[in-house]
Amino acid sequence: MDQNELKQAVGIKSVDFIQSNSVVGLGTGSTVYYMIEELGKRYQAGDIKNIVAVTTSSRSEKQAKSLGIPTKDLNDVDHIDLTIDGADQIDKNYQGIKGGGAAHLLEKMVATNSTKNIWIVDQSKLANTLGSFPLPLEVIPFGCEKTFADLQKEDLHPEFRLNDDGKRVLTHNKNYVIDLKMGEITHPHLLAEWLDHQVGIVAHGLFLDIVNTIIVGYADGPKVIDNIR
Ligand SMILES: O=C(CO)[C@H](O)[C@H](O)COP(=O)(O)O
Repeated sequence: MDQNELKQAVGIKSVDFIQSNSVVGLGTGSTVYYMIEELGKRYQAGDIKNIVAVTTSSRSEKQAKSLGIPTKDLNDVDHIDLTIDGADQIDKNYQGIKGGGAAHLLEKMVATNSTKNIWIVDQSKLANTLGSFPLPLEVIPFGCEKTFADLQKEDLHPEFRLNDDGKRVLTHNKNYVIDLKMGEITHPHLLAEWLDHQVGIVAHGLFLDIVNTIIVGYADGPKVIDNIR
């Protein structure tokens, strides 16, 4: 099985957790793509009825709408029952890094407004400690060189994320992404607290104490790790 097949298997499996008559948060990324496709199939077949989706990117919104899945803005629902999203790295304590697709601000807002969160990943995303995957930040363009310099002073090895044309990546909210290539993150809570207090940083990709269930793709099939918190 190649990596895409593992992603597809966990994406399909995760739809078993979506119940009729619920509000579902839809994450972003190549693994989530397979989950939305499967949800679309089961919704169209009538196996899952009366759901509303809250999406975390225009990509996921477009895909959900193309499959006939009704969507609402986060402002227009009073809660989300379950959000299913991908992740870039998950450590042994089930803390995660997200934002490889630059959608972590919306993903964090949707995740923190959800009763339950499921992450779907292939086995390559599991690690003992976070940090070998660069940590994404969403920063506002105003004063971003100052923000960048502060990150350098802290020895966090920041790099602006660039598109193929060499221009800075823009998020949904027209902010920039800075990736921290700092290596091992030994104290994720301390780092998250420091980042939370930097004025120009709108969101960082540390998703701590958020996930309830993880579905991991292995060659012999998806494994569900439940009741994490
Ligand atoms: O956080 C994310 C986007 O901001 C994605 O969930 C994460 O990058 C995983 O993506 P993929 O499933 O394509 O590997």
